This record gives sequence, C-alpha cells and structure tokens, in this order.
Amino acid sequence: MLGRLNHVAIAVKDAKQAAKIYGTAFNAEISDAVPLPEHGVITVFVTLPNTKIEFIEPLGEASPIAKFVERNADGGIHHVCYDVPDIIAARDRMIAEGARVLGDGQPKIGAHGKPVLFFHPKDFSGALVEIEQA
Ligand SMILES: C[C@@H](C(=O)O)C(=O)SCCNC(=O)CCNC(=O)[C@H](O)C(C)(C)COP(=O)(O)OP(=O)(O)OC[C@H]1O[C@@H](n2cnc3c(N)ncnc32)[C@H](O)[C@@H]1OP(=O)(O)O
Ligand SMILES: [Co+2]
Repeated sequence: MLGRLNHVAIAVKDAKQAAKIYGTAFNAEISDAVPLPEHGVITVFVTLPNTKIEFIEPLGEASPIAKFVERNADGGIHHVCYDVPDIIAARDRMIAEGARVLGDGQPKIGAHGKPVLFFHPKDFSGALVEIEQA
C-alpha cells in the first residue's frame, strides 16, 4: 500500500525565496510559485530525480500552516507525502488502525492534480503525513 516518497515539505514565510538556494547551490530545477487557495498555501517545487521538495508558504487568513510558520520563524520540515494506489482504501485502513484523518476526511485535489489527504502528526511520531493517489 505504501508507495514512493512523493515529496517532503518545508514550511517558510517566503517559498520562492527559500527555494532559491536549491537553484544556485544544487543547480536544481525550481517551479514557479503556485497559489492553492483551497489548501491555504503557496507552493514552489524543487525537482530531484527520485522525489520533490515542496516549499509552502501561508496563504489567506485560515492557512493550516500559519501557526507552524509562526512557531518556526526560520522555516522547518512540515510534512512527508507518500504515494498510495487507492486513497480511499488507504484512508479507511489507516483510520481502522487508529490514525486521525484531518479536515472532513474527504480527499482534496493537491498540487499535482491528484487527490490528497492528511493524517495527524501525533499518530505518526510527530511527523504530519500526507498521502497522494499515485
Ligand atoms: C497542496 C498540498 C500538496 O502537497 O498537494 C499540501 O501539501 S498543503 C499543506 C498544508 N496543509 C495541511 O497541512 C493540512 C493538514 N494540516 C492541518 O490540518 C494542521 O496543520 C494541523 C496538523 C492539524 C496542525 O494545525 P495547527 O498547527 O493549527 O494546530 P496546533 O497548533 O493546535 O498543533 C497541534 C499539535 O500538532 C503539532 N504540529 C502542528 N503542525 C505540525 C507539523 N507540521 N508537524 C508536526 N507537528 C505539528 C503542534 O506542535 C502541536 O503540538 P503540541 O500539542 O505538542 O504543542
Ligand atoms: Co504536500
């Protein structure tokens, strides 16, 4: 059920600015900044051969990352995202095993145009988990 590492997210005040050093120091490919109002974030992706780094910055009043960025003023690792083949089957199995799904439990379309869900960090050793239907 657990597929590839889709991305690791780093939450910051300014996603474009934060990604810059990956372009200069690592010569990595960096995406444009894309606002995702439904998720309350602006994203910038850095592409690696085997995964991505997702820089996220708060967008709007109700951003779910606002408090995290306040607490981590210099930025910090925010979540890990795993591919799953069937997001509904994965969600139901994780809930049955005691993991708490966040929000209303219904998948939203994520940054890659595919359904995503989040699970509470307290149920995963302090690491917020996102799953994305591969
Ligand atoms: C577009 C998309 C994509 O890739 O496609 C994205 O990724 S969008 C990425 C942004 N979207 C999301 O993150 C959606 C899911 N996230 C959420 O619903 C929220 O961020 C929560 C995870 C519920 C946390 O919300 P908030 O910080 O407001 O709650 P809170 O301050 O009460 O925190 C409750 C406890 O969880 C801890 N906590 C909060 N955020 C955490 C994180 N990212 N990693 C680990 N622990 C975390 C706090 O320190 C606190 O611990 P103590 O109680 O010990 O002090
Ligand atoms: Co993400």
